[in-house]
Amino acid sequence: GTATSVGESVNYKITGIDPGAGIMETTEKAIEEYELTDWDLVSGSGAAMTAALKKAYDKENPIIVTGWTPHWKFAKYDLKYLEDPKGVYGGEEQIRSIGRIGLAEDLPEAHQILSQFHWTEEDMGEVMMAIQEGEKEEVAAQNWIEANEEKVAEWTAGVEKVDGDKIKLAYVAWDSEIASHNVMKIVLEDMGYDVTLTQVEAGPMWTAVADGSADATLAAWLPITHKTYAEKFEGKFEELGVNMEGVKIGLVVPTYMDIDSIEDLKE
Ligand SMILES: C[SH](C)CC(=O)O
Repeated sequence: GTATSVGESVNYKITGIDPGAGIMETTEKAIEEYELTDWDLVSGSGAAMTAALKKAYDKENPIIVTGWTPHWKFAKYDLKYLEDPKGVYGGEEQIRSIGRIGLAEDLPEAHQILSQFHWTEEDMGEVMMAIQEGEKEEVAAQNWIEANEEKVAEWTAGVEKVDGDKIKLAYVAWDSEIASHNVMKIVLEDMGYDVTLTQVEAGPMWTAVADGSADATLAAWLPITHKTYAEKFEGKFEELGVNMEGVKIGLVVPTYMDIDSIEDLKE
């Protein structure tokens, strides 16, 4: 019989994540720019994407997912990014912390801690991996904090403890952001804050910071992935700082698939 094309082998489907994620908008753009007619981007969630990846990988079946770095999937599976010759996904970018207007006046100590928050792919990876291997999110975060006191001390340097001030951080259930927000929750609690983490979709996360119903988030992927949100809410949030460099998004496949570029998805 004829060799099945890559498209046929995955029913012309790219396995995506939550619909509001920037990577979903970028992938729709990629489908257009690479003229991947017949292809569909299937939305779901970060957890559903990693479950589908595991199911396919364990059977060495083909699969194409919307992926990002840092993520534990690269430690667990042999994966590769498809080359993106048209540069639709952009190059390296950053994860930044953003706060609502007024945060510096209302919660100056938290404003300073969130502005000083910075860690590496390795740091985040330790927390993500522990959670992936079954550790409770807050326990994985607590263990990392205890093993990295000097790094945490950089975040709280020069900051006085508070006495029960309330602070709400909004985030999306991406494994990377689950890790960062669980760590920051404990750091702020150790500094005397009464912390609420609210897990929402990407759109509502940006909206919450812009309308002040959330005080901050550590999950702004900029300047590329969340560009649409940053433009929509320009002037309604304050950039607090870069909390991680060298991150990226793209289409990711197991290395056992003999395609190397998004171009290869066209018949
Ligand atoms: C999925 S990446 C962590 C961020 C995004 O695509 O919005």
